[in-house]
Amino acid sequence: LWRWLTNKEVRDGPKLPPSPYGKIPLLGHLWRLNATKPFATIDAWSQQLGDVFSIYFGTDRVIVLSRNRVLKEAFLQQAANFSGRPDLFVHRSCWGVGHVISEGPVNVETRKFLLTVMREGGVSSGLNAHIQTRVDAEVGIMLNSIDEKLANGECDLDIEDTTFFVVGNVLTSMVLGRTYPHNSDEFRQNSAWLAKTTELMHRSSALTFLPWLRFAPPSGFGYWEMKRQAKAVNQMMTKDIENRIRTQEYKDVNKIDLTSAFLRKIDDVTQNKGRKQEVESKCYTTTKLARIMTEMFFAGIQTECNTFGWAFLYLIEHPDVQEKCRQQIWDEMGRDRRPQWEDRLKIPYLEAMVHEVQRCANIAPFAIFHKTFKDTVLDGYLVPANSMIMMNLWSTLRDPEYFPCPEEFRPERFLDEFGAVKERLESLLPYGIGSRICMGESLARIELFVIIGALLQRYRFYKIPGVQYSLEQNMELTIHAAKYKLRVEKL
Ligand code: HEM
Repeated sequence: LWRWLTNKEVRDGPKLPPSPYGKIPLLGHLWRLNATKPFATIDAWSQQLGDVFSIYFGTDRVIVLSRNRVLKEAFLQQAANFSGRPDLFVHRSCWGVGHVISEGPVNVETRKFLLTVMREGGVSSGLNAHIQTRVDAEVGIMLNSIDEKLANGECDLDIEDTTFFVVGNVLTSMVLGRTYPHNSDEFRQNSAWLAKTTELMHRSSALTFLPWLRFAPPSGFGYWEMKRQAKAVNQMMTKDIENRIRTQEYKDVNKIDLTSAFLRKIDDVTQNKGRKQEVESKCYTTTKLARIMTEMFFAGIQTECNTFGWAFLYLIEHPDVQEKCRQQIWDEMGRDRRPQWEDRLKIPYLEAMVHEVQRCANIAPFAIFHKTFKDTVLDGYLVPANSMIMMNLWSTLRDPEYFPCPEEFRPERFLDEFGAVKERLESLLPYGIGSRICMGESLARIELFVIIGALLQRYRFYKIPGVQYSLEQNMELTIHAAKYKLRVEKL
């Protein structure tokens, strides 16, 4: 009682996290965000207000969480409470609720199922013969096509385009159980819809908080075009599903692709209706499957190709790092045996370099918004139920406590005194953390390692003389490097 009488904080309970100045009606703090570098504004606020603060995007309060300690407390220790997703208007109204914005028991069930299938398909278990073979085959095709270009006198390469075919085909094989010839029209069309969708999603991002802007002339920030695009993509996926149902080929249990496995699961759930819980009948529908198929392509391809773009930009900016990676590969593997994922202990410098690229490029600086289910206290502040939560990965991956001189590109920071990759990579969280962590993390890590390793083993990459390159980071849905080409020399 004495404490209650004398201590205002005990009397009033925990307070909401502090906010920066400049909140105005309708827009909240949105007008204060740097348009191309919102992460810089968020970083400045987190330095000023601490690791937990709140801002208003339109009329929505968003609680921003920064740095390792707070992210762990929220997303590991209070994982269940912080695992919701808010109702993201653009995503829901254009693409529908697939997996990414689902939450609660439906999300838990679908995630478990998808990860199991992906493990069987090899994605999440780290290493699996099936996926390794697929990646290896695609890398071989990529290298041959670069050799062919070089033989024809084409020595300047767009690395994102080049890696798109590998990443795209591995994902197509995992999701649909087939691959495309690298230069096929269908593949090119898919590349075009992905690029267009990325651009439209970026253009319409403010609509998440200000949905009425969709009526703004001339094009409603691209909203209506995106709705049309989403409908077309959905029809494409639905047609694929219908074809499979017509031919019944998905019933073959040897087909381990995600779509076939999901259709078999739908059959199971339908046959066992009555006995099965409500959750399962909500998870396993063809509508949901079509959305999940789209989400997988969208979440997987752009993020990885973007990372390849950054990796080679850093490598031509830091030829010494490129040389060191190559030398270690040559010393350990020779010039012909391509580095595989299981070789990473022998060539730790390559793995450290990939970590450093992901840390510096920081392509998903705010991850995907989360939501709390119930009131809680975090770092002494009240976080109410249904709060929108922003994971500030930007400041976390640049935290000088874990990454001294964070602006420097220095793969050595991840190596111990014996030259091995450090065991605990605290605060390196490019894929997020907790129960909604990226589902493609293992696949992405394997591909980044194997593809960059194969390219460095066979070629040297340079700046094209006279061309200006820039490491400037701008937000284009993810943080994307300005488009560039580099010069390639076969070794
Ligand atoms: C360099 C590559 C990648 C990066 C940096 C990346 C990063 C992320 C991040 C930060 C999240 C949000 C996590 C959260 O909200 O807590 C996420 C979610 C997700 N990612 Fe990735 N990702 C990459 C590649 C992939 C790939 C290859 C796939 C597909 C196989 C994929 C599928 C997903 C899915 C499905 C989610 C949503 C998970 C959920 O809501 O439960 N990602 N990713």
